[in-house]
Amino acid sequence: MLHWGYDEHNGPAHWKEVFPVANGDRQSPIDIKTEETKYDPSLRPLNPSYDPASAKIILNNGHSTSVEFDDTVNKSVLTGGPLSGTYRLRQIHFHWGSNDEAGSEHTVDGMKYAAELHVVHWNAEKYSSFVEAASQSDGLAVMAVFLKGKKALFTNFDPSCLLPKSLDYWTYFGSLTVPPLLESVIWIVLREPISVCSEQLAKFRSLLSTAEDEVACCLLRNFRPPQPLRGREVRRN
Ligand SMILES: CC[C@H](CNC(=O)c1ccc(S(N)(=O)=O)cc1)c1ccc2[nH]ccc2c1
Ligand SMILES: [Zn+2]
Repeated sequence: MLHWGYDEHNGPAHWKEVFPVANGDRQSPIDIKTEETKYDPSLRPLNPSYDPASAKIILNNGHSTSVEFDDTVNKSVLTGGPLSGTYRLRQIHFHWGSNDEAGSEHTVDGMKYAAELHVVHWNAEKYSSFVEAASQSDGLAVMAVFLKGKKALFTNFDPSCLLPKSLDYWTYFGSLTVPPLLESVIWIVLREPISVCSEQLAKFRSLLSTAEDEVACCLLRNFRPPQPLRGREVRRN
């Protein structure tokens, strides 16, 4: 496999050839079987606190489109929820499919959403860099938000925030969903999806997975299918 991607020759089924942890015991994403989730009274409310001034650049890295934030200071952080300590915002990015029927990485009782937003944070209290935190079991915290295809024109969508009304969530210990698939992520999956229209989802598919000097090829999909739970517990607040 030259470089990992989402095509037949370099997609998720091949990743274990270069990243054996792909068959590890805390891989992500997973299918959340709502009947098997366990209420945990010790889980606290999520407390995202983001400063828009910390947004720096938007880019297409060939695997997704992401917005990178200034993570040299504690300006945009996530605390609360299942987390102990303060996790600093690093970047947000999306996963989508080749049509509106699939695209999310996590699934809920087998149901796929059209896309999924990941808000990536790292444990700046305990570790000195994102890359260092990414190799620690409590190093990263990624908040996942489902995007559902909305048939009609979408209304009352509050452009100032990408988060749904309710911050109720499921949480479990998992991994990066793209190579190097490091098993260092505390996943926090919001239960309520946000709505986007089909035209917006189509915009994702027009992004290129190739560099300027290469023959243009669209990044039609970039989601990894659900991975074995391996006995892990999924808790909810
Ligand atoms: C440690 C991996 C990192 C690149 N990858 C990521 O940042 C990343 C983040 C979130 C997710 S997901 N879909 O699970 O939310 C997947 C991958 C990475 C890898 C090598 C690096 N060298 C310098 C910086 C640096 C960063
Ligand atoms: Zn992601």
